[in-house]
Amino acid sequence: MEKKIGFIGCGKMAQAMIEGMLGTGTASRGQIMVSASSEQTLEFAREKYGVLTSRNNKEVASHADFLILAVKPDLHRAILSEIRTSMEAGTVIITIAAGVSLHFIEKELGGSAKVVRTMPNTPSLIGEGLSAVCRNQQVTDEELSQVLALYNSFGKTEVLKEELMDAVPAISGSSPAYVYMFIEALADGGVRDGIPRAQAYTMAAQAVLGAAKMVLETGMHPGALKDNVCTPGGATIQAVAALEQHNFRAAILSAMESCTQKSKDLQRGNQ
Ligand SMILES: NC(=O)C1=CN([C@@H]2O[C@H](COP(=O)(O)OP(=O)(O)OC[C@H]3O[C@@H](n4cnc5c(N)ncnc54)[C@H](OP(=O)(O)O)[C@@H]3O)[C@@H](O)[C@H]2O)C=CC1
Ligand SMILES: O=C(O)[C@@H]1CCC=N1
Repeated sequence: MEKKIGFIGCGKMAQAMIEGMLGTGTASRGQIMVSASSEQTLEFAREKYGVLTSRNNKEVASHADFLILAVKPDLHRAILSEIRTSMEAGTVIITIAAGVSLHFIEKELGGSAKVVRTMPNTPSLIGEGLSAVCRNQQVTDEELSQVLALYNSFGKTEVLKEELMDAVPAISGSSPAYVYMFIEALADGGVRDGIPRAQAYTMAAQAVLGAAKMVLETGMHPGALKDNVCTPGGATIQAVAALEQHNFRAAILSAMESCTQKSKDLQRGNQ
């Protein structure tokens, strides 16, 4: 892709995306310019990725054909006001923030702005991300395809209706955090039973990876895959019964409800 890509903000999520784009050769170092609030982050970006850097958000905005806002939701209003006169008319503005709507960005920039709302996740760092994407009416099919190509360089993409975007952190944007908690808990259980710590992490993580791949690659229902592990009268069904007793599924559903509610609350701060 020949287009220039700008990142305003170069924190954990932006770095994961940049690493994915460069790693797959979808973008080259010279195409990417980033800004951040500290010189320390910019120095890190230059040293680690060799990308162009600037302390000036306006310079990044004027550089970019695709401008990715990779800052916290509550900074969007100030940054959009800062850069609005520095962008070319055809620049596609992309947000990765929870709770920042297409309408909010249009309102801040004017109705003709081309806006894409996305919600990626940190496994993008190793090319295994999942990003949900929606666009406003000003974004052409070709521009959407280009955004999807960029995002596909660090994982998979799902195009959703905007009204579903507040539900995305709970299922894929934030969920790596609870999967890591699950892996940590599995490893702790292994250690309790005497398995060395390092091996316990490998075993737990590979079991989660393998189970996820089974869902994606066999197309079988997760319940049927679970049933296949449960030998009648065996050990697994005992674990399943204990998890049900401790409301395992209900705990996950409740966590997701809180996550979605918080995304909606963030949205209320950006209207
Ligand atoms: N982390 C995640 O798993 C995911 C995060 N997101 C979204 O990504 C966004 C960023 O999150 P995350 O990367 O975790 O956060 P970080 O805190 O890691 O990164 C935020 C970045 O914004 C920079 N920044 C702060 N103020 C300014 C400013 N005025 N101008 C330019 N840059 C500025 C910071 O600079 P400095 O480094 O110098 O402090 C930092 O590089 C959020 O909106 C979040 O909702 C979306 C999906 C997943
Ligand atoms: O915690 C957050 O708000 C962001 C959104 C998804 C992951 N991190």
